[in-house]
Amino acid sequence: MAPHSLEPTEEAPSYDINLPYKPTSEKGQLKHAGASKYPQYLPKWEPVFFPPCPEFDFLDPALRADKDKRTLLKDAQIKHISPKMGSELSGVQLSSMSDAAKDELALLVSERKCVVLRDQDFADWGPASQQNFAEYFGKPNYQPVTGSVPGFPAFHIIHRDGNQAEIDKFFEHKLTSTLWHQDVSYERQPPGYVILCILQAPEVGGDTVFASTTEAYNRLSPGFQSMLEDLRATHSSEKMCNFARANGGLCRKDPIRTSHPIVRVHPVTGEKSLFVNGEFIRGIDGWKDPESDILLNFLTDHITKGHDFQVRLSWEPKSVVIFDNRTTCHTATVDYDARSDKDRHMFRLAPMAEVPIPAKK
Ligand SMILES: O=C(O)CCC(=O)C(=O)O
Ligand SMILES: [Fe+2]
Repeated sequence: MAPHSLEPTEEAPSYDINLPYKPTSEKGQLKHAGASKYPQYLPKWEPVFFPPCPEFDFLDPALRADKDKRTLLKDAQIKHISPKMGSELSGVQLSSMSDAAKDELALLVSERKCVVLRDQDFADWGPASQQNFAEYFGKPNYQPVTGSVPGFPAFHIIHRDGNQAEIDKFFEHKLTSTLWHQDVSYERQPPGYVILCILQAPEVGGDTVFASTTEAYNRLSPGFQSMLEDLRATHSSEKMCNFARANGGLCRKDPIRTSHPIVRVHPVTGEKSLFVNGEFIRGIDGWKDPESDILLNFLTDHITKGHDFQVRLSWEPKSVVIFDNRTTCHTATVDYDARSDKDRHMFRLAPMAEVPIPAKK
């Protein structure tokens, strides 16, 4: 079936207001840069161009794990945050995890969709060790438009730097900052286990919300599920790249367009999940735009309104969240006052995983 056509766009971004795509304050100086606790992680845009990622072999580390997670649970305790998804893991440091424990952590993330670890020293390891940890879970992804750490292009920097004017401008046109998405879904092998690490957080606010797209799929009736299992959608980075280029930012990787199944199967749990999001999907393959829009809007609405299969995580200092990008959608919330002297600053490492497995071959 023909993929959806793409029109060049300079329209307002379907873009996360947390994500700078170029230095945001005058003369490239970040307003709070002097006050940053982690200046090495302030976003930088190296003019490095990335070639397309070739297909690679991926074996999910959770497939090697002991099903009872005996290594991980020797010291750690698990507390569930909500019945359908989300757990807090305490009593362990990521820094002291053996490979067996990492495999079991991957299994826990596969089962619980997102896992929060508090009081971690991870933020202070330095980029090389952090990058090395992430590579255990998949192949590094180089994000085309967002700022990074020089020499470490796998770092995707999320930084709100005190520029409240930019947020005010955003809200001139928008009702909410929420933008539900899966990370980098336009790649042929999109990220699986995604790591978010907080560096500086506002006193209150700036939570991240996650929804289980497994449970969203489970709630649908069998006939509807079966209809979805025949469908694929085209995901694309073109809109994001065009927006960055049209507005003085860089796009360091040629735009990518990929067709993925709407229902994907998890390689470890075998669960089926909806793989749709509001940021990168251009349309359902072979469907006309109004047909595609109505179905995608319905599915997005269903996922985002299902508070009975969501969790909202708050960012205490020293928190790390690892989530499964294959079975969740997530959104930042920009509800805090950026004028306060506390930046919201975090990094994401999004190692890439398998080609999405369709529910029907
Ligand atoms: O800022 C957040 O809470 C999440 C950011 C995010 O989803 C992203 O950068 O992909
Ligand atoms: Fe994200």
